[in-house]
Amino acid sequence: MLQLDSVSHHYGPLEVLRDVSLTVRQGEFVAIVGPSGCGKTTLLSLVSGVERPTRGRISHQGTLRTVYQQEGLLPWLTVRENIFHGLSHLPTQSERLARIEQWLAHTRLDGFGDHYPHQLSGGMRQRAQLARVLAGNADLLLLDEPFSALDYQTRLSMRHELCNALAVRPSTVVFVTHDLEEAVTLADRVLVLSERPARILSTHTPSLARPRSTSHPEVGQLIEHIIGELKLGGPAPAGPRVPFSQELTS
Ligand SMILES: Nc1ncnc2c1ncn2[C@@H]1O[C@H](COP(=O)(O)OP(=O)(O)OP(=O)(O)O)[C@@H](O)[C@H]1O
Repeated sequence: MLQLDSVSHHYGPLEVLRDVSLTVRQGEFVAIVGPSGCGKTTLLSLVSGVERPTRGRISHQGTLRTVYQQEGLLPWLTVRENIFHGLSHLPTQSERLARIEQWLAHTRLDGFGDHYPHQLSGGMRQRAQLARVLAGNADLLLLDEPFSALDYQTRLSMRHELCNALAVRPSTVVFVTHDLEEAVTLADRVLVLSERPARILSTHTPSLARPRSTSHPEVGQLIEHIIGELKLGGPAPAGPRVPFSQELTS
C-alpha cells in the first residue's frame, strides 16, 4: 500500500530524515513516535506529496487523505453537510445520503446531523470529524496527532471510535502521535524514530488483539521500553527483549 525506499529529506541546510525505508501493508495500522521536532510530520508531508524527498522514492496505492490535529469542521455547515463535502466521488445523491446516515450512526451522532459544529461538545465535534474522514473511504489515511487537543477521557473514547470505524471500513493508517499509550494500544506496528536527522530506531509489533486495554501489563511494558529507547526516563533498557514485540534496529 505504501513504500518508502531510502528516503532522506533536507529543508535547506537542515537534515531532517536520513535513509528511511518502510513498507506498509494494506489494512495495516502503523504508529510513528519520536522526539519532538525529529521529522514525523515531515514524513507524512512527503507521503502526501506536500514535500518532495531530497533523496529516495515514495509510492502508494489508492486514494489518500491526511488529517491534521488542527483540521476542523467547516463551522457554517451542519454535521451532515460537512460529511457530504467529502463524498463527491460517490455517483448518486442517494448513495451520498445513505453513506452520511451510516457514518452518523457509526460515530453515535444519529440525531445530530442537522446541528452546527458550535452546537456540539468537543468530543462530538471530533467524532463528526472522524465520520467526515472515514466516510470518504480513503484507502490510506495519514493522521497527524488527530486526538492531541482532546482531554484524556475523550481521547480514550476516540481511540475506541477509530477502532470501531476501522473494523467497519478497514483502511491503511499511518498515525503520528506523541502519546505512546495511544500508539501502543492502537497500532499493529509502532515505529520509533531517532533524534533528527531521524532514522527508524526500532519497530515493535504488539501481538495483543485490538482494542487493547491501557491497563494490560504488556501495554505498560512496551511503553516503558519505548520510553527507555527515547531516553525519556533514563538509559534504554538492557537485557531481554519485551516478549510480545519484535524489535528491528536499522
Ligand atoms: N517547511 C519547513 N521549512 C523548514 N523547516 C521545517 C519545515 N517544516 C518543518 N521544518 C523543521 O523540520 C524539523 C522537523 O519538523 P517536523 O514538524 O517534521 O517534526 P515533528 O517530529 O513532527 O515535530 P513535533 O513532534 O514537535 O510535532 C523541525 O526542526 C522543523 O523546524
